[in-house]
Amino acid sequence: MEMISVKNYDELSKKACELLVNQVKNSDSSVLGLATGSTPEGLYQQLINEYRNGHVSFGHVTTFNLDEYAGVAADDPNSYRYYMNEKFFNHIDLPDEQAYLPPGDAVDLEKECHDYETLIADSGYVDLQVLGLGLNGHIGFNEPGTPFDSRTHVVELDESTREANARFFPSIDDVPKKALTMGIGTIMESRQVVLLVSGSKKADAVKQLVHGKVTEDFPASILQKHQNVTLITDEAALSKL
Ligand SMILES: O=P(O)(O)OC[C@H]1O[C@](O)(CO)[C@@H](O)[C@@H]1O
Repeated sequence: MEMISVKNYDELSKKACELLVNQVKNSDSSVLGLATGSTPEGLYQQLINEYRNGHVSFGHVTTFNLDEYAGVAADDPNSYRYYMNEKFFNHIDLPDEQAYLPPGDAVDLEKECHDYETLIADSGYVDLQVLGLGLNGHIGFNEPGTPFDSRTHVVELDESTREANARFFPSIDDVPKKALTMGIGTIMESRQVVLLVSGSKKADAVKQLVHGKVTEDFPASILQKHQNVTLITDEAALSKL
């Protein structure tokens, strides 16, 4: 695992932006894996700036998001589709039909999970996957205990994850109990992973990620076995290392 340590969140976002722009510029058909949550917001803003300055185009990019809440429609402000539109897609030249998220409001969620895997495979798999890190080590919505060989599937969210994400909802009761997420096996197939971790709240998780044993009890630990992971952290996230 390559580790890049930067001073603060702003530098973290710029460094991540550099890696994504490199990927997009050096290939005429990149497949990007994208994440939601607070951490990548700065990265998306940096990428929008690069696009506006004419430094990069997303016309030939395909994107696959990691996850989506179950039972939440695309136009619901709490959906991850809405988040992606607002924070990134609406501001760049990525064609709508090249931006995929698992459809959270579909009738047959299991079928959608299966189809999502097929779509990723048909696109040639993910070149660069952006990841955030949950406090309990989750990646995507793969909670502790998820098998390392899991594929895109429907998950029951941990209470701790629902509490961590309640800040985006009117109350904890409004946070969905289920979600669709790429599996850990799916994530591990991406050719490059860029893992972004910021802030002192994540310091214990970073310590476990880097020095802990590889166990399904801490899903992100499997990244120790991936051939091409870049962990970008700010000083606060490294404070317990
Ligand atoms: O970046 P944040 O908001 O700390 O979230 C970390 C992780 O938790 C999730 O938001 C899911 O709870 C992921 O999408 C994200 O990568």
